[in-house]
Amino acid sequence: MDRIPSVDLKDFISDDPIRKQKFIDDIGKAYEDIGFVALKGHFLDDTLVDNLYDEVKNFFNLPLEVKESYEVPGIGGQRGYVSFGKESAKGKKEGDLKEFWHFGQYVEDDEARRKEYPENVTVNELAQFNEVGKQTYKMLEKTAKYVLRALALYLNLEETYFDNFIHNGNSILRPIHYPPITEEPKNAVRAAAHGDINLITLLMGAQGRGLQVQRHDGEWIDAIAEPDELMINVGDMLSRHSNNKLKSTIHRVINPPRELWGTSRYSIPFFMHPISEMKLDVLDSCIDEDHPKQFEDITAGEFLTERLIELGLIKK
Ligand SMILES: O=C(O)CCC(=O)C(=O)O
Ligand SMILES: [Fe+2]
Repeated sequence: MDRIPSVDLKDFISDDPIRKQKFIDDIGKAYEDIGFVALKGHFLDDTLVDNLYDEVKNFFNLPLEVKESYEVPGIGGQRGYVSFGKESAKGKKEGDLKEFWHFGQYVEDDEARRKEYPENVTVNELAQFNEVGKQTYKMLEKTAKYVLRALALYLNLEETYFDNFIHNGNSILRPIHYPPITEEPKNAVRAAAHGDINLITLLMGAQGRGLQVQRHDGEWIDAIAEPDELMINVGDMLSRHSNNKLKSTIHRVINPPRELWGTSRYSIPFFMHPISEMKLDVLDSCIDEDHPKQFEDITAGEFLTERLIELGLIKK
């Protein structure tokens, strides 16, 4: 496979069982192989996407001291602003060449769950930023719910298997700014090679060059989406749960060639996380003689904490 396969969520949502099954087979096969698909037919409309990019650019254009006033100590960067160079990929000491913002879950029907999560941070300088972030969060969460329904069927589970685990889940919307590069970065890159932590990631902004995905044979291929597509990949939580039937593929964001150092990159991943109590224990349906259980039992909450320590975002 030398390019990322494309699927259309409208096929899954249609009342036509043949189209629905084709979507399930196509996305399942893509995830068994390269771990990524480009997806059309999602729930984001163009106006929302345009507004979000405008607001995100406005935010990163604010003076550094204003942005830093939205950095919240003690929560591992889970809400608000995380400044340039702070996050490094697992096992790498150089920080990535990026700054980012985190919008978290909007819990409206469960007081205990609301208290479990850090509160979302409100940017006072930008009237629309907070609301546009919330709307995008909801639309990406809805898109992810249908993708997980298709994957549940692919794994021979009930279609709604994931629904209760993702309702009020610990998902995060992360607008990222990779600023212009001003000096030779030595060993640092925009985003060093990594696997995502969560169940699945829905990425806005993969339309230009930069994102690369590593195939099984070690080759890196460009992952470029059409303007109306989201890039959607499997994270480590779903890989563990499925005994690595669905692959969490290593990916990275390379630095642009020197003549393009002056340009920023903006991308906006939505990391779909379940509630912290979800057991990621390998599903029985994914174990047989040829596929012995590969991962220890662990909950989503325990796994997330382990990984945030490895990323340098929380201290032991
Ligand atoms: O910026 C991108 O295109 C990808 C970012 C990414 O892989 C991540 O934040 O996990
Ligand atoms: Fe990633």
